[in-house]
Amino acid sequence: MTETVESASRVATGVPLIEMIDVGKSYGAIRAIKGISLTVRAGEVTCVLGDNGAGKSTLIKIMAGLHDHNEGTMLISGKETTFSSPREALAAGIATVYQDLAVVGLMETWRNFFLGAELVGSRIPFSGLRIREMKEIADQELRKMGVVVKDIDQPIGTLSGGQRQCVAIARAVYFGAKVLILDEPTAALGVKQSGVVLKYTAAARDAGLGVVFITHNPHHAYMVGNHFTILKLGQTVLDKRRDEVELDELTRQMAGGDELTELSHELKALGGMTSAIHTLDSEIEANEP
Ligand SMILES: Nc1ncnc2c1ncn2[C@@H]1O[C@H](COP(=O)(O)OP(=O)(O)OP(=O)(O)O)[C@@H](O)[C@H]1O
Repeated sequence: MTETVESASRVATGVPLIEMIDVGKSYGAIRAIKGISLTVRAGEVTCVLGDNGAGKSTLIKIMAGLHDHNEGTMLISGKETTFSSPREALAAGIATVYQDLAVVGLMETWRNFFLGAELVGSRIPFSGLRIREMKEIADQELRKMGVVVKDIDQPIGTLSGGQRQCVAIARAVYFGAKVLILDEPTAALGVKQSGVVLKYTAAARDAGLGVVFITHNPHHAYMVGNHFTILKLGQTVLDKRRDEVELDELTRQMAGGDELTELSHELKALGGMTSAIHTLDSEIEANEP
């Protein structure tokens, strides 16, 4: 049975919406994640950091209903749940904004905002789509989130990557998401556009949603995060609340932490070897008749 995440407006900040307990997932013989525990709380941003292949996508696909887990437990508002489709996760209030947004580039911004959930019919029978109302709502909702598009009729493909992410976030908030999963929302963006997306991530958090923020970038995570989990080869290597961790430690762990120190020793040793070889070469050269 599917549990629905309680209405964000009724849930106090800090209340668990999703709890993953010792969750694991294998694709055939490949164990993608193992022993992952994390909690997504109302009004907080849970950051999941990790390099390529760390298991971030696998983790969010379980929460988003694309995959099921084969180890551990997932609780939705305290009830054990396995989603059998993305539709089920969405119905439970869990919305995912993927990096390669599913938008129709040539379609107007307002149409994309309502895509698949158009307002139809009205008091007048057979009047079709309620276009004016949809335009007004899309414009209002975007403004509420602080996104100002010049013209709501503008094709979404003409907006910047950052603005498109923001439209997707505003859309999820409007349609009542309680949990918002953001899959590397700043990965393809420059500094300014990333700043814009981070601002809307914070706005969604402040509106009471539980946000899961997937990223490679510890600086971006630290700007909005309340909790940080770093994954490496499918396992948790760091799991700390904001008051337990500094940006330096996040950056060091993401850069490879102890492994990097080891690599630097190896490179130094190699450097020593290289200069020994150079010395040897020069000596041979000098002794050649
Ligand atoms: N459908 C699949 N079939 C087989 N193996 C998979 C599948 N999806 C992911 N994997 C493997 O699971 C591991 C974790 O991959 P995952 O995509 O979850 O990591 P990620 O942290 O999201 O990486 P990236 O940042 O590159 O997307 C990797 O070893 C990957 O090759």
